[in-house]
Amino acid sequence: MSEGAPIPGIVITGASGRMGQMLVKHVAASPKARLVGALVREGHPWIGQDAGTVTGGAALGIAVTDDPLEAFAKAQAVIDFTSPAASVEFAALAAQARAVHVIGTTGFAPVDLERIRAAARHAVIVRAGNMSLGVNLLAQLARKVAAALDDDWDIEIVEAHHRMKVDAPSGTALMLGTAAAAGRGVELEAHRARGREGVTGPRRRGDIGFAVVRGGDVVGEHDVIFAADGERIVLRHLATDRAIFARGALRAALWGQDRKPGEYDMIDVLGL
Ligand SMILES: NC(=O)C1=CN([C@@H]2O[C@H](COP(=O)(O)OP(=O)(O)OC[C@H]3O[C@@H](n4cnc5c(N)ncnc54)[C@H](O)[C@@H]3O)[C@@H](O)[C@H]2O)C=CC1
Ligand SMILES: O=C(O)C1=N[C@H](C(=O)O)C[C@H](O)C1
Repeated sequence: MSEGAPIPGIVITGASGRMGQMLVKHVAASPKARLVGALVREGHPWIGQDAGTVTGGAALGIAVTDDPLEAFAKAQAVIDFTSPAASVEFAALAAQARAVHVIGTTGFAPVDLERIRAAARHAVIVRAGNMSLGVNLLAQLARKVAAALDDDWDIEIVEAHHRMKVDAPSGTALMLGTAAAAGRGVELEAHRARGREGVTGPRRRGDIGFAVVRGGDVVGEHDVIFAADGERIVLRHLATDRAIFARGALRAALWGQDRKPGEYDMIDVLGL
């Protein structure tokens, strides 16, 4: 954002969710942004109540709404951690409102990603499976390590999340797999090993494997393992506080203000 520019108004979608509540507090506390809307699902009991008090803080003078059109009309940015179906719908609406759309949602099908790409022809979209500085740095490291090693080094990605997470592997795991594949100069989809069970036979050379753990309140843990004969490299990120994602998302919303329409990611935002 250029100096002297007006402070952007931000709408948080999915305001009642784990990330939504964190984002309402984070944006309301920031001197660099104004919270102008908090959106929940149709029929949610929070509709009409103050966004600050329902998320456990002081009143903010913003009534929670279930009307995205009304909310987005006031916004310069929409920060969205919801579900794939909701985010696809919001991408079109945010583009109509010419608001920067920051998408943290994960679990998209290829057809969803095409619709998001179409919306990005008209507005700025920043989408990343993980908005934290640490994970984006890890992705760059994974790419570099993969580029330095040959297929004698098997790549495996192990992720762990809380028991409520609905998609697997995590968006972050896929991001790390994509980065490692890029380092090797291959497409992830051609080399992706999707979970193993039963008599699977030996590991296919060059595959990138994924393993998933779900339980308790784990915020998010990711290992990128490079395993060869006689040695192993393990690159690890441990998230212990969802504030890291909220911080990254707000940074993306501010960064997006001066950009040309297009789809960007956190590597662009962070300049990594
Ligand atoms: N990119 C990143 O850095 C991160 C991404 N995530 C992703 O963000 C998403 C949300 O995660 P959580 O907050 O843990 O989930 P959650 O289930 O706690 O929250 C999602 C919220 O979205 C709301 N929602 C769904 N459809 C809606 C609609 N049409 N209109 C308004 N609200 C709607 C739900 O009611 C719920 O309150 C997941 O896909 C998760 O993987 C989570 C953390 C970090
Ligand atoms: O659902 C979550 O909680 C998280 N989702 C993102 C993912 O799918 O990678 C990011 C983070 O790990 C938390």
